[in-house]
Amino acid sequence: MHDSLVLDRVTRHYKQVRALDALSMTVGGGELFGFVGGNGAGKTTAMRIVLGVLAADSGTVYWRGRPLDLAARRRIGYMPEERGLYPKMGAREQLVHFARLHGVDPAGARRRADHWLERFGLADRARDEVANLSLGNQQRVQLAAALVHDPVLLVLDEPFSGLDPAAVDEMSAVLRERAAEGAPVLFSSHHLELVERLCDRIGIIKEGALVAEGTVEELRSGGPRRYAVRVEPGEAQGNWVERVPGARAVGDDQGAVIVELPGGTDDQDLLRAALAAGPVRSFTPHLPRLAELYRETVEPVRGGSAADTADAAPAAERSAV
Ligand SMILES: Nc1ncnc2c1ncn2[C@@H]1O[C@H](COP(=O)(O)OP(=O)(O)OP(=O)(O)O)[C@@H](O)[C@H]1O
Repeated sequence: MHDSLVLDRVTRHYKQVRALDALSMTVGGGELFGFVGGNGAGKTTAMRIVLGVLAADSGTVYWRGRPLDLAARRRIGYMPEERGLYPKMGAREQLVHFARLHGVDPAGARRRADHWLERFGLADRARDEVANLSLGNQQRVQLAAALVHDPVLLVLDEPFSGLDPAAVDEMSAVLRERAAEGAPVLFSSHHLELVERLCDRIGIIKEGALVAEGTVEELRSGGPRRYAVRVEPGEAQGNWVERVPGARAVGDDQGAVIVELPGGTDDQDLLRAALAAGPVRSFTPHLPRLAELYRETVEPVRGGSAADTADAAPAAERSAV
């Protein structure tokens, strides 16, 4: 793909800790790529290496088929996890500064700063010091700073953390637009519901390597066959499943038991067992949500806590993890 960002077997250690373990992934031009993984999985390290603020021990990052060099890196729009605004500088002055840093001429820098302030509804806050803005508005300025030099590639470390629903929608729309214009957009997030809704493709990283990658549909339909079966009333939910050789109850969903079937098993056997247990209210194929896939793929999370896995909550209810 012409405008792809490619990480090819990128490895990075911090002393004894292997943060990236021959990580390979591709973000195509025009693609919104959601990078998910538990705390400490290696997302920030990978993004910093793309940006060139951190060196890889081995492996290469390619952009448009060539190793990413300094000139190309200046055309990346980056939102660092630790954020990077000057708290005492006015919002507009700051944006002009970042545009200039990336080589935009003074008039162009002012024009673009005004464009993004307008776009994010911050025109009347242009002179406010960033420290005096709300968290959501600071984040808008942060995104504007990543966009102000018209980047051809976006790398955003948890751009949605701490945003209210309106800001999430606004941020999503801007990322979609950039992708529609042809830029690869790579962003990390713990908001799985949002990632599932927004992304063209998703990569799940664990212990420094991708453990799953694909479109939402590919990931959801790639696992073993599952059915959601509601039998009622009658037996204790799910006990009847044991009568089908190899079948496993793996969860429940609004009163239905989720049953996983092994390769050779006929789904009619499952239906017959359900009918024998009581009236069957529903019997439908079940595709796991990203949150389920994530739990099955990633857990237990290395060095993480229970909070890492509460990701399925609506984005609006989650702040920075
Ligand atoms: N500066 C550093 N010094 C030592 N170890 C580090 C440093 N930065 C990261 N690590 C370690 O490298 C691993 C990967 O960390 P990284 O920050 O890339 O993960 P992450 O996926 O971005 O996590 P999070 O979701 O918490 O932001 C972790 O084990 C982390 O503790």
